Amino acid sequence: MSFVKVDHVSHSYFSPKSRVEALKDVQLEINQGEFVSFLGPSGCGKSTLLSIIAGLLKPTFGEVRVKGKNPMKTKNTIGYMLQQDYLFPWKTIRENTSLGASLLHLPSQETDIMVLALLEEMGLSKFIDAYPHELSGGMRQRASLVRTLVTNPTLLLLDEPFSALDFQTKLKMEDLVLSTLKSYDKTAILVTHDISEAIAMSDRIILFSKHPGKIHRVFEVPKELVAISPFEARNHSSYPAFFHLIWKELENLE
Ligand SMILES: Nc1ncnc2c1ncn2[C@@H]1O[C@H](COP(=O)(O)OP(=O)(O)OP(=O)(O)O)[C@@H](O)[C@H]1O
Repeated sequence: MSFVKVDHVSHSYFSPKSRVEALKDVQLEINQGEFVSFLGPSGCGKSTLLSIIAGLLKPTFGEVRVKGKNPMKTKNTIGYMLQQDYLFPWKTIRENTSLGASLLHLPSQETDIMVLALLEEMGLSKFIDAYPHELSGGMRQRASLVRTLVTNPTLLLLDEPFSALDFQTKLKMEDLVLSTLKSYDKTAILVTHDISEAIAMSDRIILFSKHPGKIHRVFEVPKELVAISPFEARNHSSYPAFFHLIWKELENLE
């Protein structure tokens, strides 16, 4: 059984005067532990599909299953990582990173142990009693990843989480996030406009076209690129040709 199953999903937005066909007959299966990227021109329905998978939006047609269940009707915890970190400025890093777990009523002792371990892993243990404004953008993103992982999410949805970071921090975050997710065997979907990021992080890249939004092409990332870190992947000899292939395809869709 696939971990995420998107079965003939179509979605339209209606207004009194118009109808926007955001997604048309999307079919997709994602396996446990897989890292998949959604890539495509602006308005091709990537965010709409992410909201449907998260159970926040009911598709006009078709259905989605996450671990065999309708995401709107189950308590699958979905972890989000977004462009903004949404840390509360008046709470310390310890309080911020424990928050999701306490809202889900997870046992506080186990949460404390996991928060400490993950903050250590993210190089943030010295900042446990600091407030978000005392941290850099990359550090705040790492703290928000800890807050997400502490809830032990079934599935992680990453919606352009690195786009506000400077280039060097972004590359470091890609390495850290991917190695952390792989070590916890997490399944993740990344929405991005950045071809290099999609190649560096994913097992598979789903390229969408727009009007209506549908899957245009699926790229398996070459094995030799999947086996190494995102930073190393960008410097591998297979990288330029694969980048070029996707670039050409995307250029025709814009
Ligand atoms: N709430 C809404 N009401 C009406 N139309 C919407 C709504 N949300 C999205 N759309 C339309 O649906 C289409 C798909 O939008 P969506 O945001 O899913 O695309 P996207 O690929 O995530 O875009 P971007 O890369 O710019 O974030 C677009 O044409 C958009 O204008």
